[in-house]
Amino acid sequence: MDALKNILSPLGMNTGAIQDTLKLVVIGGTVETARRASVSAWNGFVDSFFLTAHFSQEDYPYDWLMHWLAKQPAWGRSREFEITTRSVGRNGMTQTTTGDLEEDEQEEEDEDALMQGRGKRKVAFMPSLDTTHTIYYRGHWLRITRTKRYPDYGHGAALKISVVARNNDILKKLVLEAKREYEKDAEHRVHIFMADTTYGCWRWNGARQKRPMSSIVLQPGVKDMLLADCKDFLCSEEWYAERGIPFRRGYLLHGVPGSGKTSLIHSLAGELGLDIYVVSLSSKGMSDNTLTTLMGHVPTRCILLLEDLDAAFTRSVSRDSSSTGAPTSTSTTATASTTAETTDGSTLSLSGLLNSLDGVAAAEGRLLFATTNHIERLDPALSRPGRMDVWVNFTHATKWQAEGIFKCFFPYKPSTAVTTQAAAKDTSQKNLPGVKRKSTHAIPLLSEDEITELAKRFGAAIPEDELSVASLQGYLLKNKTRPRECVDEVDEWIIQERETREKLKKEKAEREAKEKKEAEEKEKKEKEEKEAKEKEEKETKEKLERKEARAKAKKALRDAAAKSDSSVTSTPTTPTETPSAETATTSESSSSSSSSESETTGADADTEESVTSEDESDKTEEPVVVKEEGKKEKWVAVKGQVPPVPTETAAAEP
Ligand SMILES: Nc1ncnc2c1ncn2[C@@H]1O[C@H](COP(=O)(O)OP(=O)(O)OP(=O)(O)O)[C@@H](O)[C@H]1O
Repeated sequence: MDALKNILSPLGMNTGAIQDTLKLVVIGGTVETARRASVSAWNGFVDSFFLTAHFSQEDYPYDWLMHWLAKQPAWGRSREFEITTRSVGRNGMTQTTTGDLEEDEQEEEDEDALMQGRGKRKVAFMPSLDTTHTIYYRGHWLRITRTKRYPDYGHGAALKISVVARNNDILKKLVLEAKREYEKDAEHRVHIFMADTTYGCWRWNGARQKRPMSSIVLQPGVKDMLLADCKDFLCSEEWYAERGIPFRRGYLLHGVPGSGKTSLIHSLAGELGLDIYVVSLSSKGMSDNTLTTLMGHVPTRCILLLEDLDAAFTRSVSRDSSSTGAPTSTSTTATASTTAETTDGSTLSLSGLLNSLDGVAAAEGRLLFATTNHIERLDPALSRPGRMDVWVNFTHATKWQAEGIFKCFFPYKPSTAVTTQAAAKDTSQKNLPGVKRKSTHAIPLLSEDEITELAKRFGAAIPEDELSVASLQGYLLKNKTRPRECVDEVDEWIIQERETREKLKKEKAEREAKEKKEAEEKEKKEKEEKEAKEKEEKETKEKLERKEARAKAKKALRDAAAKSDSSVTSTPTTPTETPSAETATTSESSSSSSSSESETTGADADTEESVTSEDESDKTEEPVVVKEEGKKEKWVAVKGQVPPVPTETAAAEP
């Protein structure tokens, strides 16, 4: 220190202040070094003693754990969080954490919000990304970090859970517990996955509330038959394996639009506890390879849904542009090898579809459901047993269905005895959640007898197999608070429906006729334009040919003239004789040439074009003609009809 003082004193500096600064630097450096050392020691300790598990958002365990974590108080008490109203899991619900905003104070506001058309949004607190939380679980401290997986793309999250333990039992227990809780909560929902043709993978599309089977009104026995068949299939894996039959089952639901095909599949998925994987064969970029990849990644127990099968075939596997997709007399193999490339780059062949459904790479244990409005358009190879084992036809509403749907629609006051009986009978609803339903409409609660009576009247008024169930549902929805008036006014509505249908039909016919006419006119115009173009081309061609012929004739004449000229020069004639003879010959040939020209070309010969070309040909052929000065002069004299000067010159030359 004294040495430092000695150094600084001659400079006249305050040694006290410098000393203090140095002390601070030394202390700060020591603290920072210590901090870094401790962090790296901690990381080393974590790496050597902690067990770490990683969970990616693309996979189910991530959802199970997020769902489990959402219920942990420590997770909810996070000091750094984001507030979200988005659904964060495949269970389709915003996961409520223990630190969420209480909804109670909003109860009254919610009513208003609903009246104004705003949906009720739940607000959740989510621990923010890249922060670590410590949670105590079964005698262990878990260190949990949520990170972004693809920060550059702004999506995809991952979870990292570390724990000090001798083996990974604790992590297994945690995952299993999270799975159990998740499945318990997701029991009332059906998960939907959509095919992503760009990446050839499945994307979770949301979870829908299960639809009770009782809400689907079909002809007696249809629902039960389907449900029993599906259940039987799902528990017959060994039976199939013993007989060497591929463990797959296909259902073809065909019929008119709005008859409940999709609704039934949704309902069955809920009843069987399966997820739905939807493929739209006509989607952009769909190809044989993509479809095979997708089919290979379908889980063993699920419903695979191919919607509007006929539409896909009309577009992608059509044999020609005007094809309806209906099977033709051509053999299946011939058809199957056909591949059509559509404008949006979709290349899908029938053989590609068949292979993906039951080829070696196809998944087993799935229930395949296909829907179509035009069964007659399907290729027999696609709908044969083995691919489509069960066919169900959906028709327009019958009187029985109309009665059933009316009963489904309007609530009634059940007698106690009947309630118990009905509850025992309707097993399809036993798994439904006890949803807290708030009555926002003034729906009159009629007695069961009255509703039955009204339903009978409603059913009797509905014409058999004329209106779709969807249209009946639309009418009932419009009158959901007026069951009595709904029945009273049904006849009027049917008349209106028929009128509307007639009007639409007429409009459609008119539109089609107009389109047809326009197409015909367009075709005619195109034909005329094509003919005119062809005529023009023909004329141009002829003109060119004539021109060529003319040029040839001229050349021939000149050649002949040159020949005769050379023969003339080789003969011992006097110079005065030669030019005059030559002049005579050339003049003769020139005049004969021009006369023949005017004969052949007629009016064309006088056109500027022909003149120009004549000049050009003259120019180009000039060197051939005039090999000697004397001859050139002779030629010019003939061509320009210039009298005797050149001849004289030529004569004077020798
Ligand atoms: N049989 C039915 N029972 C109950 N509701 C039905 C029935 N048929 C249709 N609906 C109702 O009509 C609407 C349309 O039904 P859905 O989409 O299932 O028909 P779809 O046959 O699949 O029609 P599309 O062939 O046009 O796809 C749904 O809201 C559904 O509730």
